[in-house]
Amino acid sequence: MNSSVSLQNISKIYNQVSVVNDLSLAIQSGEIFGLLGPNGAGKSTTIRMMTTLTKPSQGNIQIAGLDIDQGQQIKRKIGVVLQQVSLDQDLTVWENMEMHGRLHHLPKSLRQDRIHHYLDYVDLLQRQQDVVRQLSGGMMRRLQIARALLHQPQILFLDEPTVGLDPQSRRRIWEIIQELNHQGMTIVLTTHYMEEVESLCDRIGIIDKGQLIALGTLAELKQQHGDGLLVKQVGESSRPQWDYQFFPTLAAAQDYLDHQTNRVGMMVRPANLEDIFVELTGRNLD
Ligand SMILES: Nc1ncnc2c1ncn2[C@@H]1O[C@H](COP(=O)(O)OP(=O)(O)OP(=O)(O)O)[C@@H](O)[C@H]1O
Repeated sequence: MNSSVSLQNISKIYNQVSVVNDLSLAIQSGEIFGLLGPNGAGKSTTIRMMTTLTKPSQGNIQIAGLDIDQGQQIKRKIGVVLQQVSLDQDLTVWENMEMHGRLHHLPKSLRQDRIHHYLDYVDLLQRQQDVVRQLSGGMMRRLQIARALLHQPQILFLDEPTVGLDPQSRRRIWEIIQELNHQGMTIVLTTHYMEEVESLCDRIGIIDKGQLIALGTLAELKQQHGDGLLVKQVGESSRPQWDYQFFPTLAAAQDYLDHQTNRVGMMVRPANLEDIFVELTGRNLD
């Protein structure tokens, strides 16, 4: 498989602070890759560097076989959905699509066919004449996705695609991302929702304080840390705290528990990504 995105020793320094620190990563063509980390970890900065919006202070980036300084060619191959809604709120849904189509020099009839197709694809055809500020958050996010698809990019980058959305809108965005991926598009997304990466992503990079601290499939990450977890209550019952112990399998954790004479305040469950994150950083994702 070809590498769609390659970062080699990337750093970004703001005011003498390294917000992304020596990050190296290769994202393969056709995969859904998720960059998971808490607020402020450096996810948006990383995605902005991958999409030519922010220049790295150090390191090399290649996108679809192009060096990052070939900005114009890269922009034709990528679609970008940022966290902040970047639509013109005073224009209609259709007009926002038109503007993007013109920016990409799509001829009129092709542009109109594609606008129709992608608005239909994200269930917004009926809202084409609505002014954007009248749309719900989920609709705006779907419009951002439709707009990013208009020039038919190879790679779609989404920064926190479902942040602030209700569960139904979130599910619809996940379906769209999966469908696009089945059609062959490489997807790179950032999130701080572990369910999002668990449901969607083929591979996951965990980022904390600007550094990549884990990389692999969910199964690989679980294998490295253990699939089974023993949770033990420690401290006062009025102010409970929890101690977590990983085991290679759930059965091994259960076996350990079964052999304890005092099992009060202990339970066994499958480990999840959040547990792995806490194990790696000593903190929760939020
Ligand atoms: N333009 C900037 N100037 C100075 N500092 C910045 C700038 N952009 C980001 N930062 C800092 O870089 C760090 C990483 O921010 P970034 O937005 O990349 O994190 P994030 O993981 O995407 O978090 P969030 O999900 O909250 O956006 C933060 O401490 C932030 O304040």
